Amino acid sequence: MMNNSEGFLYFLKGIKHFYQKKKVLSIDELGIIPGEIFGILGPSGAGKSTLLRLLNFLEKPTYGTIFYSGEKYGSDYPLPQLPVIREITTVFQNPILLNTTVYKNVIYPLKIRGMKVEKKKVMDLLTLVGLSEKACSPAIKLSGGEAQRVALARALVFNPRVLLLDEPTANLDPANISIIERLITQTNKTNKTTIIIVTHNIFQAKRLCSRVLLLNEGKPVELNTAKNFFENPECNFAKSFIEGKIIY
Ligand SMILES: Nc1ncnc2c1ncn2[C@@H]1O[C@H](COP(=O)(O)OP(=O)(O)OP(=O)(O)O)[C@@H](O)[C@H]1O
Repeated sequence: MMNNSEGFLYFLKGIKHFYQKKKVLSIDELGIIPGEIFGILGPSGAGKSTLLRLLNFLEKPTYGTIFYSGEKYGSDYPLPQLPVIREITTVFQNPILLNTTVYKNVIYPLKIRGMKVEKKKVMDLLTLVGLSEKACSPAIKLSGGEAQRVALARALVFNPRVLLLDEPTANLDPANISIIERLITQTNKTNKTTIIIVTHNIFQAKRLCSRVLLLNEGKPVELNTAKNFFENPECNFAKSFIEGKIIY
C-alpha cells in the first residue's frame, strides 16, 4: 500500500469509525510529527475523544490504518502489543486515582512496567506539580486540581513517548491550569515527548500547540499551524469557532 507515513510518528489513513451505525469519525489522512504539541479542537460531539482513543489503541478503527512508528495497525491489523501500548499514555478529564497515597499512585506505572523506582526522581516530579508535601496523603482526599496534577505526574513518571491529554484542565482554576500547562511545555521541550491535547479552550491551544486540527461532525475542517489557525484561519467555520460563534 502506498502511503505518506514517512517522517510521522502517527499516520492515519482512510480512518472511518462507527458506533453502532453512526459514523463518528472520518479522516482521510492525518500525520502527527514526532515531538510536536498537537491540538485537537472542535464542538461537542465532533469526535475528539474518539480520535484520542484510537491514538491510544484503546479500540480499533472500524475502517482504516494507523501507522505508528512505522508499523501498521487498524481494521485489517491487530492492535499493538503491550510494549508499544505502554509507550503511550492518556490523562483524562476526570482521572481515576488508586485508593492509596499520592506517592504510590505516581509510581504505579513504574511498578507495572517493572521499572526501577528512583525516589528522588519521583519526589522531584511531585515538587514540579506542587505536591511534594502531599506525597503520603491519601489520593482520595485531594481537590480536583490536585488530583489532576497527580494524574499528570503519574503519566510522566515513566517518560512516555506519547502523552495524550483529554481536556486536562477543564473545570480547574487559573493557578492549576498554569502549573499543568508549564509541565506540558517543559516535558515536551526536555524529553521531546509528542503531546496531543484535546481542549475546548482555544486560548490554551494557542498557548501550547504547534499545530491544530479542527474537527466538526467527525471530519477535519482545518489543519494548520497554531499561528496561522489563530491569526489567519483558512475557512469560515474555523473563523466562527475562534470567535466563539459556534453554538454547542
Ligand atoms: N461508546 C460510545 N458509544 C456510542 N456512541 C458514542 C460512544 N462514544 C462516543 N459516542 C458518540 O460519538 C460521537 C463523538 O463523541 P466524542 O466523545 O468523540 O466527541 P467529542 O468531540 O470528544 O465531544 P466532547 O467535546 O463533548 O467531549 C458523539 O456523537 C458521541 O455521542
